Amino acid sequence: MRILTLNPGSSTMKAALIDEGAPVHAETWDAADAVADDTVVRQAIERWGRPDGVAIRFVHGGSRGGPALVDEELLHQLDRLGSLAPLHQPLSAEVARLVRAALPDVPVIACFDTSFHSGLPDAAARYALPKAWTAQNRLRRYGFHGLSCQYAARRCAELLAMPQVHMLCCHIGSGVSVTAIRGGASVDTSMGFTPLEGAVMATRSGSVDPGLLLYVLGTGEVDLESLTDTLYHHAGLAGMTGTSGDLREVLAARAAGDAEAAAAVRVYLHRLRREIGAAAMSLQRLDAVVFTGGVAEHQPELLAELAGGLSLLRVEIDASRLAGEGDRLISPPGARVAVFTITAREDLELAREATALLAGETAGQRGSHARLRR
Ligand SMILES: Nc1ncnc2c1ncn2[C@@H]1O[C@H](COP(=O)(O)OP(=O)(O)O)[C@@H](O)[C@H]1O
Ligand SMILES: CC(=O)OP(=O)(O)O
Ligand SMILES: [Mg+2]
Repeated sequence: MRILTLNPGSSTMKAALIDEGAPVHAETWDAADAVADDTVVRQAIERWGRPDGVAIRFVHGGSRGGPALVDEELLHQLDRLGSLAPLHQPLSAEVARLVRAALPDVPVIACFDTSFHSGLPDAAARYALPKAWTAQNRLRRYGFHGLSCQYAARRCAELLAMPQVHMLCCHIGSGVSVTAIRGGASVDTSMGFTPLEGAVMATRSGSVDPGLLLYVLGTGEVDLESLTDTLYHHAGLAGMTGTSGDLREVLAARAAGDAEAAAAVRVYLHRLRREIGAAAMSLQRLDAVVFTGGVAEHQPELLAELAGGLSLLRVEIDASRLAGEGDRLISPPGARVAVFTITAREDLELAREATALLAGETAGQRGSHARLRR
């Protein structure tokens, strides 16, 4: 089965063609360019041919525990979650509509970041808010980067040849999250109701004392719209440094002696270590730490800096192992905690979920036809 996968991230749009589980083509665009028109969809179809299905990453799926076939009704429901993930959800919905228009006979499957976390233990999923607010179980922690975590957990178990790994998945891209995973199940994660909670990100603030936000709103100098815009687009590394928030730019500024950039990296790493420490508390032991996502894959020297402050968890990195390509162990020989860098393969998870759903649909259709014939 040939599955075209589309992954609208906050800074990139990644497309890939996966044939029977094997990657055939892949390309990454700048997210901003991809929003403007149907370039990605058109080019992917023209160059790679008609797929049997198209799998699209939606970061927010609400309570859905798995993928779903896209129709207008589903898109309306997913549109309603748009304000909970403004950097991602509207783009995914737009891409889904473009695909449906370009390939009306091809099934489109929505795969959700939140599904991986849908079994979060109650204590990790709930906010301490009044019962009246939380009674419907909508105002809670959902968690994101689920497709990336799902792949990292699978790959880590494979690399360690160990089925019940207790691990942390640190996804460090434009969005940043830390997830505690026990035997393949998410047991705590740093992002919550929205992908704004937790660590400092490229343009997102991460967690801020809600009291500070109430205070700022109370001054009347900032309204809801501009506060939203600031927290999603103009905070994080971008806000602290005046750069785009791309770590390449921030690290270059630091190397050139920029004190603000140096301070911003200190905050970024400090807050990430805090999330790592917090997530570790949901595990009974720490077998492995996986670093994944654009920054983890391409900025290995930053991982060494990060791990320099993780000795309490016995997380160590062997600097001589940082150079190199592909999924690899980067902890020293004999280390108590296995540390890996693993390439984020949301494309493979998207294709896997879509193939399973389509195979189930086909089997289901055969079943219902057989029942009708009887
Ligand atoms: N080739 C590269 N070299 C260095 N850094 C990179 C490279 N590609 C990506 N990055 C880093 O990864 C970040 C984007 O991560 P990624 O996971 O691809 O983004 P998204 O959140 O859009 O999925 C960029 O901010 C940049 O710092
Ligand atoms: C959820 C999220 O922040 O995703 P990304 O890192 O791909 O922008
Ligand atoms: Mg991403």
